[in-house]
Amino acid sequence: MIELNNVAYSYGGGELLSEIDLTIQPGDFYFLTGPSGAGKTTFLKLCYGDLTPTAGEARLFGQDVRTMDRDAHAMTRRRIGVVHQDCDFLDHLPLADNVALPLTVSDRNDLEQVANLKELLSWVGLKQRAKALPPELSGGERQRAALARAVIMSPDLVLADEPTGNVDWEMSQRLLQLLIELNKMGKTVIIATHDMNLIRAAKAKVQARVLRIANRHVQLAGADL
Ligand SMILES: Nc1ncnc2c1ncn2[C@@H]1O[C@H](COP(=O)(O)OP(=O)(O)OP(=O)(O)O)[C@@H](O)[C@H]1O
Repeated sequence: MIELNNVAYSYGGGELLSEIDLTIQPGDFYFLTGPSGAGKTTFLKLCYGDLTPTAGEARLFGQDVRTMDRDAHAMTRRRIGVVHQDCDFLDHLPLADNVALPLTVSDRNDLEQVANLKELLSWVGLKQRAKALPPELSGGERQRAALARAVIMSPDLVLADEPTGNVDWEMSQRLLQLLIELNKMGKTVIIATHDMNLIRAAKAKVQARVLRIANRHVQLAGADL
């Protein structure tokens, strides 16, 4: 699903990430951790083809990111749902329309998809908030809406960048449960987080592996978390 072979990334200064060798298989559940500024968001961007490695090879769904044309990029991106760290929404659009934006953009606003939208809003517990505008939402509601928007196109891979930032423990458990349910439905999940308690809680429920970024390298952490 994702293959990184000796990948490095630099924004122009020295290398931020170096010598990454990693294969993510369908159905895997990973956490990605490391200090602030270590490169977690950058790593996720390499995983969804938003960034091209400055050295080495990244293959997404079998295709080399360097040689993908625009159509291949678009097809690949459709298979990946991203929950961005800042949960940006269009403030003038109701929550349901914000969640449905990926459908609107890809011209898939048919009846079946509208039914899926309702189901999805119930799944994240936001059915009653469908008409609310983004500025009226709580932090937890925003995070759940961002997750719903990321999965509305039914992606194979879900990448979540600090999906439980700015929410209390109870809400972070609820979000975690949604991500675990997605994984049980067969989706591959990668979650970037600082929250070691969240990782411990997940490990009791799902077979999760932990990647740690340290000194520019991405390494699989041991079981001693
Ligand atoms: N577009 C960019 N241009 C230049 N430098 C960047 C760019 N994006 C990120 N960086 C730098 O790369 C480093 C890693 O950033 P990144 O956001 O990947 O880290 P992170 O581990 O996700 O951090 P955090 O936990 O604080 O979100 C930081 O020093 C950041 O300032």
